Amino acid sequence: MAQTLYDKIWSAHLVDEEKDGSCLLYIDRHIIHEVTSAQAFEGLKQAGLSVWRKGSILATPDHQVPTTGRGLGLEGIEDTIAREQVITLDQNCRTNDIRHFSLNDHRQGIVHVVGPEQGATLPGMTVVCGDSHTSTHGAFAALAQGIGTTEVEHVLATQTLSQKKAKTMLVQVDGALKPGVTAKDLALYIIGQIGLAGGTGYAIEYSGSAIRSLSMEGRMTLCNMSIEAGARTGMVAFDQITEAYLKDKPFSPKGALWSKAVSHWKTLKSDSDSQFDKAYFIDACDIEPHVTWGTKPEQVLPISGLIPDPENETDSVKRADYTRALTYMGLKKNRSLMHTPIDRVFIGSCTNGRIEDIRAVAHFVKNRRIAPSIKEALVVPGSGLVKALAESEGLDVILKEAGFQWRFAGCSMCNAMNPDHLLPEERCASTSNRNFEGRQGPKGRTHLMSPVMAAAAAITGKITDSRLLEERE
Ligand SMILES: CC(C)[C@H](C(=O)O)[C@@H](O)C(=O)O
Ligand code: SF4
Repeated sequence: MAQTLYDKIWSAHLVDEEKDGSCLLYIDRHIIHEVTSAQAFEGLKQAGLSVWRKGSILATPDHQVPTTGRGLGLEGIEDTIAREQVITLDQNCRTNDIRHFSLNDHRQGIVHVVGPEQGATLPGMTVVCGDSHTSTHGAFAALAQGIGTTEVEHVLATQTLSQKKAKTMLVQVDGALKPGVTAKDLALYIIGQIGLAGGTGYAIEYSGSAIRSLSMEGRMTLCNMSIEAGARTGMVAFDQITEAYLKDKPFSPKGALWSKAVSHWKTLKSDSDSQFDKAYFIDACDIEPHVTWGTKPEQVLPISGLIPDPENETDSVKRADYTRALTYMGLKKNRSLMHTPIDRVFIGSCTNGRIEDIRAVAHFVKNRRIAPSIKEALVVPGSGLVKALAESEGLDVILKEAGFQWRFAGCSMCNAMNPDHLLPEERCASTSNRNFEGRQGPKGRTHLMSPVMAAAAAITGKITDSRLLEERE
């Protein structure tokens, strides 16, 4: 029978299946960070159990680390709880002999940037992490899922995950993205189409010519945001772009093993006649730069669009939701988002903190200055390696000359679990993935957008269509 990519990876990892559909899935790669692992290790200890397969685990602190003052080491983490969590991760890794890129390791960074850049995420793998954006790793034709702390403990102890099989959804995007339109715009557009809950219970596979022409960074951005459409995971079939990215990565197989792996990886695509439970077909040329106006990623607009009028919504829950979002965001219905003044700019996160994102921003802001009205504009590389590569290309200099702050790797202002945050009612142009109330700081207002759109907001001090500034040479 024809199988989807999801079916293939699922059946290759199935350990057990009960009559009610409950399954036990073998896990190949387990990535951990400081926030969701401490209790899991504690639970393991209480139960007198040990870590089952240490070599499958990779750890790094990301959420609570400061993006400045790294010279101070752990002492530089001012918040005591945050410091405690990072120290606990350190200790748990040492006690259990787990590979750990600690605070001052040059490879430290956001779990979803570090895993792929190390080649720790490989095609065909089942990958888990106690973090919702684990779907990012699906860009490598892997089955990558975010799990809760109890499941982290279960995986540590048994190397398996208990769950039922998801339904499959195909999102096929054909054609070419227009200049100035990026994978982030595609992700926001898709979420706008599917809705926040549209993907609930599904594993999404992205396919089509527009997806095939995306870089691995772009595919990761897209898979990263699958969770914001409610999906359990997002994935892209293996191809030459995946192969080229993984070649010679530290954890990638080498020599004869590499060739063997590549010939297996080539089978990691959906069979041509496979059936999906649901399918969306999208034309890439229809997509414009997108910006969120509300407090959910699905509350998004093409830059030429108008903020919706809640009164036009027939669904009363949606009507109330829209009204609340407009009040929270300090916006008016039926207006354009263009020219909305911005206070802070955040470029980074596991969605858009990769080298390609930083290159795009540096290219855009070269020989320009951020608007004087901008209080702070941060560029936070997703990992120490991204930071070093960007510096070797001189991108940090360009960014600093333009008035940006160049920081150390971490989640930073994406969810404000560290010193980087918005003040109440401050408005932020952000390349992250969630615009929930208070996400970037209490009462903070987040507009999600692509790195070039955030760069354009920094330069003009307002939400702007980056394409209007692009033609300058
Ligand atoms: C802290 C962590 C559990 C959380 C998540 O799982 O998503 C965070 O990464 C986020 O993006 O809000
Ligand atoms: S960068 Fe943001 S979304 Fe990604 S793992 Fe960190 S907090 Fe979560």
